[in-house]
Amino acid sequence: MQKFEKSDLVVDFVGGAVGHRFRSNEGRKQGLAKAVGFSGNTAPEVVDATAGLGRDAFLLASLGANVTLIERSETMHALLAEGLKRAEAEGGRHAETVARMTLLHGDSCALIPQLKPQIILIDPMHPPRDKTALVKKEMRLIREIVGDDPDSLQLMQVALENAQKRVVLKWPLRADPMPGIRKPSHQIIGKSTRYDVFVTAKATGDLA
Ligand SMILES: C[S@@+](CC[C@H](N)C(=O)[O-])C[C@H]1O[C@@H](n2cnc3c(N)ncnc32)[C@H](O)[C@@H]1O
Repeated sequence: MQKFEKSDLVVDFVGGAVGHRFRSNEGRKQGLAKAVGFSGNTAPEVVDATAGLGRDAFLLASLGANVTLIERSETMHALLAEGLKRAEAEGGRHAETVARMTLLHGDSCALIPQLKPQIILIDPMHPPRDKTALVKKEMRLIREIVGDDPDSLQLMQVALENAQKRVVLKWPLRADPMPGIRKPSHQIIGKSTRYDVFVTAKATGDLA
């Protein structure tokens, strides 16, 4: 197997795909934003329990959400911290976005019960598709670092017990539902990804 070089993987919130999305102001119409639920001028409080490269978290923070990112891999956490520093140094809207992001190092299963979040986003390493499917180099590199997230069912269970409003599970469009958990309240369907939304609050009037 190809050996991972740290320099192969960069968290870049300024250039690349994230920077493009940021500049193009695609905003709240995106599937992720709909799944998390923005309403009026209230900023959702989100815990991104599987921070990874921080792309989802950065998008949500750029739309006004306050996002706590949790990452357990030391390598990924270090890459994220560097990426956030660079975005902060960029100033302007980038720095404003970073100011709404808090990065934690640790296991979300242990941290979520202490944080009692409103909304939890979970995007575990997805089961590999068939062998011929082209998997992006970036995803292969992340898998080399973090492995397969075999405990994602446990993470979902902890999230469902502790989220005050909703849990959003990002999942491959055509994959079977994650076994062992209840049916989602609804789904937001994207091009290659879907968001399974589990509403946990009794009073849901304040979220879209
Ligand atoms: C597919 S990546 C997430 C990508 C991310 N949504 C993004 O936008 O870049 C999954 C990440 O979640 C992390 N992770 C998985 N389970 C975790 C847990 N229980 N606690 C903290 N981090 C976890 C993995 O180490 C990996 O970096």
